[in-house]
Amino acid sequence: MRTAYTADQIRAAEHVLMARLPEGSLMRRAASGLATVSAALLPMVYGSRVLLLVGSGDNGGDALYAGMLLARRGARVEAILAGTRTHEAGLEAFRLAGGRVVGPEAVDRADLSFVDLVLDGLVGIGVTGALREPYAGLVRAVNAAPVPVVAVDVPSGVDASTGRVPGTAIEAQVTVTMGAYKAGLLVDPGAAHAGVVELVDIGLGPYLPDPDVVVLTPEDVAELLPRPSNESDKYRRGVLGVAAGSVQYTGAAVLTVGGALRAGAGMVRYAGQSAPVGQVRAHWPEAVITELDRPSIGEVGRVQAWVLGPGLGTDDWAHELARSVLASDVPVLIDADALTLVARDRSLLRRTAPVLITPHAGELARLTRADRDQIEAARLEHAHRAATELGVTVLLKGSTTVVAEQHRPARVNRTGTSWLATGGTGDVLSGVAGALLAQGLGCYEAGSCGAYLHGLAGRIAAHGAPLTAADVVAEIPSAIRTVRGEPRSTT
Ligand SMILES: NC(=O)C1=CN([C@@H]2O[C@H](COP(=O)(O)OP(=O)(O)OC[C@H]3O[C@@H](n4cnc5c(N)ncnc54)[C@H](OP(=O)(O)O)[C@@H]3O)[C@@H](O)[C@H]2O)[C@@H](O)CC1
Ligand SMILES: [K+]
Repeated sequence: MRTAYTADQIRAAEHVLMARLPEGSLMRRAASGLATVSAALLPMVYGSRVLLLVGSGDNGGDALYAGMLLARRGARVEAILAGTRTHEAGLEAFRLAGGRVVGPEAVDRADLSFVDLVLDGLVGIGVTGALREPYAGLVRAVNAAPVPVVAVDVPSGVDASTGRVPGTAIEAQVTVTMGAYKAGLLVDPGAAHAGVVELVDIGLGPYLPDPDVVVLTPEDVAELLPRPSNESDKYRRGVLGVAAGSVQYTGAAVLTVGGALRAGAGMVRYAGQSAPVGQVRAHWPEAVITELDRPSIGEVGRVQAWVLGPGLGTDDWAHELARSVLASDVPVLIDADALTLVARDRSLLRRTAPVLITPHAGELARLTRADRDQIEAARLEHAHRAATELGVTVLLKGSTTVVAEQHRPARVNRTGTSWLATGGTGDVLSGVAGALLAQGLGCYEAGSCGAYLHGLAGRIAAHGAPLTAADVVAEIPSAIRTVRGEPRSTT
């Protein structure tokens, strides 16, 4: 499990560790790791040109000490001192090693074309609000130039705790982060600025609290996924009810049922009107179908969980069917049109059994009356707030999917690919996560493992080219085999 922390959590841990060590030793450890990663990005350190952007805090100190180490190995290192003050000991060490201080004009396009690497040490976990001048101007110039950038600890301008980018921010190829991952490096928009994140161990581990954010590894997912035992039959493996699709949107029903079957539900009971029933029957003869003549699940039979909403419509029939599903005593995954219904009628959420909602930012905006852009800008915060306010588990879809539940670290999923941004893939995700709920996983586990498998299936299906939602359904078993470390071709 990859764990990540807020700036305050990191500071508190650093404080304890620093008190036990000689002054400056943490920064030297940080700088040594930074110099090692930077050196590896250069074809040859000796004779290469490195430019440091140095701010007024310890982030600039890290950059100066790393610059010193690179200068000692023969690099030509120059520093722009952009802050109101500069880390004095770092600057002295840098100068003694042969480092040169240059003016801000060194980021002119012509000058940057001679630079092999930029180290961004303007600001780290100490940033507040949007990047101010002259930092912002330097960052714009560097971003516009075709020069690789290593961000020190955090790309300058990214909020380390939340991933917010309130103004300009460095676009790094690599971020060398000190002591522990920062939450804002793992969730967009911050994650998109960080590039590859390399962690430098400075001995902070024993002093860190419970994490703010967690990213599951394949091993974590493999351990959490249910595996049928010798005694399993279709009922014991978990029966999922699917209330999805309508006359207008028959495909949503097909894709949701497909996602659920491929993700290992013992049985899928599909309940809907005649048009989607015909389509589900044609695509998935495995599904057990109830054609509804009224909006009630009374005749459907026992299930262990429900998926409610994809393509369901938002008319009175859909509303009544949603009421009927939510009146059951099993976990319900609420997606798509059912989220619109719940936004209109919050009383639908009054139930004691667990609820997992799977909105994208626009759907969450309708549900919580927040602004969509604000949600996109602060995904962790809004997912957590919605989970607390609504008393549900929230899976907020997006390039970095966030699964939030009260009193638990947010789980961020990064397996997805932008090729997944196509119609119907959300229906597949609902089916996958619903199948995991039916197999006994809690909402938090089903949401995070479902997002992981769905993202990975998307990646396998895309393989660098466009995909359809049906392709994602087909690759779910490959994704499961991949996390289990089994070859894709065996069963
Ligand atoms: N502690 C340790 O042991 C270790 C710490 N480590 C390193 O230290 C870093 C934290 O250092 P830090 O606390 O000095 O803060 P830091 O990020 O350099 O910036 C603070 C300064 O930035 C400025 N500023 C703020 N907002 C701004 C804005 N919007 N726009 C423009 N400027 C803005 C503001 O400056 P001012 O405006 O006051 O001149 C403020 O004083 C951490 O990220 C890691 O790299 C590692 O070496 C490991 C050991
Ligand atoms: K930085």
